[in-house]
Amino acid sequence: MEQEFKSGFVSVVGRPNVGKSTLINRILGQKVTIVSDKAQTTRNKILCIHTDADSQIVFLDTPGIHKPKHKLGRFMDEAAYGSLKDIDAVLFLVAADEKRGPGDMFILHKIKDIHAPVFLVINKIDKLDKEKLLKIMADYSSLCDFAAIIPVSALKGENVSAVMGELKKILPPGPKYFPDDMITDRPERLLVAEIVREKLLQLTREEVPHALAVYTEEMAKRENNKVYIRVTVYVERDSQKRIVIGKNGSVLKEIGRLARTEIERLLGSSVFLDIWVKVKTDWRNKASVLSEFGYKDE
Ligand SMILES: Nc1nc2c(ncn2[C@@H]2O[C@H](COP(=O)(O)OP(=O)(O)OP(=O)(O)O)[C@@H](O)[C@H]2O)c(=O)[nH]1
Repeated sequence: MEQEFKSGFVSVVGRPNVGKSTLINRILGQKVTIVSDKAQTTRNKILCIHTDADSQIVFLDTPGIHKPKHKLGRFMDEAAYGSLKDIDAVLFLVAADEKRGPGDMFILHKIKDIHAPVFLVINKIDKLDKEKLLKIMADYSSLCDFAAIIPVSALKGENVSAVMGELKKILPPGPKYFPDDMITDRPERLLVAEIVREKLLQLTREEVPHALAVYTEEMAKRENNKVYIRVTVYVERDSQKRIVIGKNGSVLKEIGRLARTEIERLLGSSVFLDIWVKVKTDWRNKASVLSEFGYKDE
């Protein structure tokens, strides 16, 4: 009998510098640095999506779980705590070479009452010997009833598969929320479209009105760690299309070159950027539909 597909949302929490990004990159098996929203939001943000034959795990960053520095921070923090309610598991990361501090205790306090299983991931075990590690494990297990304690070295890739193994054990049966090859979420798609739009306006100057729409239609992981991105530029008239494409495609080529460089910096991986220009007089209608999903072009 075929195994039931499992899926779920996993929140990754921990003090700064414990190695969250390194672990996420290791799990994905490639370098995908997800855009960090500089403005602190109260909602969960997708760090990465890991899909294989029988499961899909969406790893989330939960802003504000760390110790608030001011009043507004406290408010944000409460909202973030609320957003932890719907998740399926928590990965609480600590660094083996750092003493347990108030920051860790603060997080522990926050996650204690969560109904989902909490896994303690002790990272950077390459930095210390086994005896010290056992002490850390004993210390933490006296504080909280963890579903499991998993020592790893995210940097070296040691035991990272155990994290996946533990998560798969507790994942509920569920749908594939995102397409197989999707590695990022909407905000990145929006940023990519914005970058293309910006270069386009820069190079065509006043010749093409601002009434154009740019959508990221596809963003997918391909061989050689390349990210394939297909963007469509909708213009309203043939004459505008000709301007955007330029003589022998020269303008579009330059737009692509400039945008690609910037997108590669954004994603931290090399990118194949495919830009299509289409004339669509009713793109405004499409825009209103898409905006419901957050695919706004401004
Ligand atoms: N020795 C060792 N170093 C590690 C390991 N994992 C991460 N590091 C290092 O620790 C530092 C912080 O790692 P990040 O992955 O950026 O940490 P982070 O938790 O995402 O940090 P913030 O973005 O500040 O929250 C980097 O210099 C990593 O190379 C590990 O397993 N062993």
